[in-house]
Amino acid sequence: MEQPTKKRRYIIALDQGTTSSRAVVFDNSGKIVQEVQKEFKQIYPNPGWVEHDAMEIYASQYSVMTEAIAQCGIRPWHILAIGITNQRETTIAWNKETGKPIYNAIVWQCRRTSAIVEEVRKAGLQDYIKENTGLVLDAYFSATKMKWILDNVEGARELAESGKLMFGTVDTWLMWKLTEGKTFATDYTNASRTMLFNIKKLEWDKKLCDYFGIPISCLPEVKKSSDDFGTVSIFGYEIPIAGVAGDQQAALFGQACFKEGEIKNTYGTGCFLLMNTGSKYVESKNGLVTTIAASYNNEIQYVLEGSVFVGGAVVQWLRDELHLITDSSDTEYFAQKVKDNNGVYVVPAFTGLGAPHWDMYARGTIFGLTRGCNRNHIIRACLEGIAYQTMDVMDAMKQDTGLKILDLKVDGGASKNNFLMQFQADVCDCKVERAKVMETTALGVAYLAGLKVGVWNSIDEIRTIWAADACYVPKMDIEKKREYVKKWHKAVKMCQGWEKEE
Ligand SMILES: Nc1ncnc2c1ncn2[C@@H]1O[C@H](COP(=O)(O)OP(=O)(O)O)[C@@H](O)[C@H]1O
Ligand SMILES: O=P(O)(O)OC[C@H](O)CO
Repeated sequence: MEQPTKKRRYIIALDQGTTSSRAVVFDNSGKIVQEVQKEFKQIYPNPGWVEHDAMEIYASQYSVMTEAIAQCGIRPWHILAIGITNQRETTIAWNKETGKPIYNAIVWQCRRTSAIVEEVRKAGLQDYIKENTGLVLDAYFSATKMKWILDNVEGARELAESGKLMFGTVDTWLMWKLTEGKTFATDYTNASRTMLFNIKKLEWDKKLCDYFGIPISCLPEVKKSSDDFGTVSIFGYEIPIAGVAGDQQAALFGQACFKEGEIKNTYGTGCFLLMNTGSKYVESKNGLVTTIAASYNNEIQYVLEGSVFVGGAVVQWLRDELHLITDSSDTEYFAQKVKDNNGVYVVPAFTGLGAPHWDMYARGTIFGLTRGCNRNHIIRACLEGIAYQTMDVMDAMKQDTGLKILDLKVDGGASKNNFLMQFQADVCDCKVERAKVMETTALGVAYLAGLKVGVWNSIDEIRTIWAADACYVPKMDIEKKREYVKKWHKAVKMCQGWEKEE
């Protein structure tokens, strides 16, 4: 077998996102040499419910992985490691003996567990959860989804009690399948999104696991993000999984935000603003969550995060449900055909509002329609809605940290939209820099895997690879901005509590 030389060293990143599975092959300069992507089915069984078929997640991820390797013509032994990054919080339960999921994956956006959340609130656990998991009590995180499965899926509790049930986030499920049942593990970043992991003690929280009725034996081993997660047999070769991280923390790493105060926003299905706070555990007083950053050594770094549930998804809605556009990128053209939003505001709270409002009962709303409004105003207001939501979480972050934010690194599908990025710079009053490699999530986990197997030797080496592709500076008149923001806040206030029973 030819040995990989210094020149021929590759990492494959498996990026399992909310709407698609992707495999990206990177060379040792961080350049993409191959990328394959496959969309998969979104299942909406009831209003506010979102599911995925766990087998389809695996099958689509496996096929893009093998296609990417086959298409780029690289010898499998030149791929030194696999990195796995994933949509976080989404919960899968499977039978250890049959290897089959006992229910569809319950997706992070799913609101079915709102009633369980109310019970937890009544039980007075809200503060305990905040202090120990860093999270806000919400249906977003995995714990209430696991409880729902135990309470509603026939035979689930019996399986759990007999030690035959396995619970995992998507990384754990993929690793278990890819290693043919040898690895049952996760990493700190994913564990910290379950609402069951104590992020100060770095262990599953017994009190919370007991409360939700989840035996700790059903939960995976938790490791660093750059670690040894077993091997996968690909075309007859064993390739190690050496990096695992939730997609948002992976993107923070891919954006080279290694130092305290460095910050990025990813515009995918949702928008996720993350600030590295170093070894400092910052407890938010303004509706953000504290979570763990991707770890490449034994040092734990914390992150302050603002999660916005609907970002690029509002653009998909314009395309797939309203049929106002045929392609996501059309939004940039139509938004600029009008001089302003003509008083139209869209709050895309399709699955409630995440940070900093945390309202499970808010729903999407269009405000300010008049006879002169046309589709371009609605399209523009949707894009503006994405930017305003990010502005709100950024304001919360400024208040929590006391830091001025002058520079925001951005990535993700919707960051390609120049109108959106300029509007973001305007309402946040900061410089917005789009990364050259927009697959920052995949790149981040490739770095984590590559650091483990020696493709890269230090984060300083990685930092030199980062480059910007575009930069946007604020240019909106301050008075105008004030006026717009005031209206936006009025709209947010008015869409709240819509689904709450009187
Ligand atoms: N040019 C564009 N303008 C606005 N939104 C876009 C554009 N291109 C893609 N998007 C949106 O970006 C999202 C896809 O981004 P991606 O990073 O692949 O998301 P995910 O990882 O959540 O699946 C989709 O919601 C899509 O509507
Ligand atoms: O799959 P994405 O990129 O929409 O990210 C989803 C987040 O991880 C949810 O917390």
